[in-house]
Amino acid sequence: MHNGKDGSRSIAVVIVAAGRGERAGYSQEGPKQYRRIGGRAVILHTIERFRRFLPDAHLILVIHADDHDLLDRALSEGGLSRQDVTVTEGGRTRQQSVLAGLKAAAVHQPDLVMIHDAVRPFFDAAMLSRIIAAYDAGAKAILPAMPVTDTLKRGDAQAQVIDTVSRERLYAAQTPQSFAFPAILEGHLAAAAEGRDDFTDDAAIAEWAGFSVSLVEGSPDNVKLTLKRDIEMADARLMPVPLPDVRTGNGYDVHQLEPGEGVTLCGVFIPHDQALKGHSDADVALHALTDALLATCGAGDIGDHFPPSDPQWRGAPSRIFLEHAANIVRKAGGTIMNADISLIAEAPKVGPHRQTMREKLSEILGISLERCSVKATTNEKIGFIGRREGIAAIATATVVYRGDGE
Ligand SMILES: Nc1ccn([C@@H]2O[C@H](COP(=O)(O)OP(=O)(O)OP(=O)(O)O)[C@@H](O)[C@H]2O)c(=O)n1
Ligand SMILES: C[C@](O)(CO)[C@H](O)COP(=O)(O)O
Repeated sequence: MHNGKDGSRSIAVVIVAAGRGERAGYSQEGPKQYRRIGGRAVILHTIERFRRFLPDAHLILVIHADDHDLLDRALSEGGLSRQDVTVTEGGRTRQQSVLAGLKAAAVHQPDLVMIHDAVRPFFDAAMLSRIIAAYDAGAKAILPAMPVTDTLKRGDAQAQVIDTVSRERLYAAQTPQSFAFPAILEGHLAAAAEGRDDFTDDAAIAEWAGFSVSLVEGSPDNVKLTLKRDIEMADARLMPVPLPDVRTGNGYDVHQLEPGEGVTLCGVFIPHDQALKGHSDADVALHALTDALLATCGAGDIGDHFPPSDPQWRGAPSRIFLEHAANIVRKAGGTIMNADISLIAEAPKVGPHRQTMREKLSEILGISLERCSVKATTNEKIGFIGRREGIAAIATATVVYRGDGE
């Protein structure tokens, strides 16, 4: 960002903040420039942005005579004090307040002055760069503005449409409107000397004084907080987005192998010369995943819900354990995002059955196929798995819980 460090220009920023904010309505926090958005006063956001984007610029704050305490509080909340800014009092109209600010800025004899509404806290560095570039290219009066995008109508006093106004080459004026300092000071003084105090922006004074005013692209975010609703929307915009409540659970299970006719893994029966020993159908994979799901809401483990001592689970298909755990998760406000199982077995080969296993998980859990993963590895003939004495499974489940699911 150009800010005069290179000696090519010096910049002063006049921030007008002396209005009463009548259209925004009464608030205990004071006029709208002192209302809090995202936990800080509007004016503090504006000051902080200028300090960040133009660290060498002089900041002149134009405030109402009644607002000194409000300003001091806002500054101190940002770790600032009057040492960091110049403060002067404004007038009855915005135009008068700007003139007061320009007079205060005269001490610094800046080359370029930016005149900004305190209640436009969302301007960006790119827009300031465009303004400075226009000044460097020789413009003496620079107006950031956005092309009008709505269709425009002219109405009469009875709220009846008279006609449609072409929006071609119509722009909505923003701030900071920026000027060669001596020129705009002279323009303002001349307007005041003629008793004019009806200019709603400074570009209008420049036009009146006969300077050509250059348009630069404004920023769609650089809105003026005018109504109560604008302030509420600005506050909502700055509120931190709550972090999603993502939880991960893991589970592990192992079952012994014995001579038999086949094993059930992930709900799929695979013919084999061994069978898994267990109280239920001994599906290690679904047992591990049941534990992983229960872990995401601190609901204990499979043994708490289906004690091996209970004869009703003898030979039971393990999908009922998994369905039960999934229901517990959903009742607690969870949405199952992903289920991942690793099988550790020397035999049988899992590869040919992986897709069917994934489809089974997808059906039992009621989630899409790509959220279900099954992997397998041997134990390289090492240990009890390597000796084909048992099969183990490790599972991971990811669940997102609603904030109110506590
Ligand atoms: N006498 C005034 C009037 C306005 N302003 C400032 O000019 C900016 C834009 O003005 P506007 O949105 O019209 O603010 P208010 O005059 O405060 O609002 P209202 O017209 O609703 O009372 C604001 O930062 C406001 O504080 C000012 O410094 N002195
Ligand atoms: C200067 C200004 O922000 C340009 O859009 C605007 O004119 C000032 O506010 P007001 O509501 O018109 O007083």
